[in-house]
Amino acid sequence: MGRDAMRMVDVGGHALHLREAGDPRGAPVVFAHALGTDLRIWDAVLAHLPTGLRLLRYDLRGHGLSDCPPGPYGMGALVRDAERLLDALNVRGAVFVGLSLGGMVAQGLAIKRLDQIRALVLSNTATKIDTKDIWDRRIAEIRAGGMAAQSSATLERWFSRDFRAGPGMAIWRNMLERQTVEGYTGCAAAVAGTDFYTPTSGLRLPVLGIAGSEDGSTPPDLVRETVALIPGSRFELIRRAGHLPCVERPVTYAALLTRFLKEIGHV
Ligand SMILES: O=C(O)CC1=CCC(=O)O1
Repeated sequence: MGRDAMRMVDVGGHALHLREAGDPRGAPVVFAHALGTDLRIWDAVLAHLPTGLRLLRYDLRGHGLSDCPPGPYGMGALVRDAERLLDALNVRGAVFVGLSLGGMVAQGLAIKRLDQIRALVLSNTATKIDTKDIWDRRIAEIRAGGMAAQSSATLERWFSRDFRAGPGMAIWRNMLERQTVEGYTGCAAAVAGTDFYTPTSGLRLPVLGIAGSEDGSTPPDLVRETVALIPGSRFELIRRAGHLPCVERPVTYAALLTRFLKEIGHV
């Protein structure tokens, strides 16, 4: 992976935390994480990608080390953040890898700015995730009880039973519980208000879908149906993994991503 530089990038009144690795002149690959996580979910995947790529991962607003403007947010604001970030970095023709909420941002960006994006990886995501009622209840519980009120239930959706029994869990619980209530609920409101079914059905670009066999948030069939909306897309299932296969199965995840990058001539 080589160098790995970090910096804050202003996207119009607030700043996003960016880490840039690989070859600065290489073909760009951008990574956007899930709700309640941060850019660390990609670390182990990046270590297994080929050299020669420009690897950009960032914390979404209200997450990780990025600023947290007052919520709630709309999906349009999260897509605008990504758009301004890529403009600030002079990125064109990127492969955008988005997981869950990050996959919704990926769809929104491809709908709006095809000059910035040449292909998508839609990982553990959908055009619509859960109902507004489910999100309203989750948001209310977290506002009342803090991040810990939902963390055990969330970790069950994120990880397979075997992985949850292993030694790494404290790190991921810590990542989730340290997100701010404002940032998490702000982005949760964006997910609650999003249904990209119609615009995503109109997308025409190379797409790889990735699902985890034990995903409790976006089950394999939902991801399969989502990517099937886009002609020519391919779907891959990672076994013995939950909602964050990039954390549970980084070598497999990197291999699928590398194969896709080679197929489309990005590497
Ligand atoms: O918390 C979950 O259930 C998983 C999730 C939904 C949207 C997202 O980004 O993560």
